[in-house]
Amino acid sequence: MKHLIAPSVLSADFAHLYDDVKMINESSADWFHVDVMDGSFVPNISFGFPVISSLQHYARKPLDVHLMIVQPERYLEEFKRAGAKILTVHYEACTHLHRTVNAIQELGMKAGVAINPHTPVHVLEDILAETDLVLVMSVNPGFGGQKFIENTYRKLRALKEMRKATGTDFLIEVDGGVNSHNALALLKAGADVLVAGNSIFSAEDPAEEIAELKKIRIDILEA
Ligand SMILES: O=C(CO)[C@@H](O)[C@H](O)COP(=O)(O)O
Repeated sequence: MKHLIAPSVLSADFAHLYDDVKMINESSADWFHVDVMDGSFVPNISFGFPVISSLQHYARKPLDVHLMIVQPERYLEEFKRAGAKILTVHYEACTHLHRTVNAIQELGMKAGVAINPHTPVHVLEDILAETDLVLVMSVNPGFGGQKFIENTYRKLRALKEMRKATGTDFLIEVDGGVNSHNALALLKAGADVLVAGNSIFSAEDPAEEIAELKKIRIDILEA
């Protein structure tokens, strides 16, 4: 499978959001990555339903919504209405993760489970068969532009092994500090989806940066 690129809207210019949405639409990106933060699960507040609903009207690619909020099960229907196609909740934020994953899928969305840098991948063992995507945080969630945590490579490799051993087919997404320098190694370690915020939006030509990330050839890597 060709890997996917999901620019993180958190790093966009909110005063000119439509321009950045248009840029992503016209680029070789695959998804819009949309970070929702509540100031409780993470020490930052981003945006909520009105912004995501507006995005849904202009984005021509799926909205990959990453919830960094406590008790995300309270808002699943609202995120569905706001346009989420993939809805990812944190392992650390859900008391009944299995129920929440099933509820997301029953609403017709793909369900993702995210883990923080300190959370080992083995805790996901009994949810892997149910989930469509695992998001590995490679920075502590809450802010764009942070330094990539190197231990992430080990986690990606372990997840890829677990997927093979269990015959499951979830996507592996990596999020935080991703750029054109580490993308190749991340894909090699097991990532299927690269989320990138700062490296794309601080580039002189963001669409070109997306193209750089997209054109990496996995088939050559695996040969
Ligand atoms: O979820 C988050 C941050 O909590 C990420 O999606 C960041 O927005 C990624 O930004 P960069 O690290 O690529 O700047």
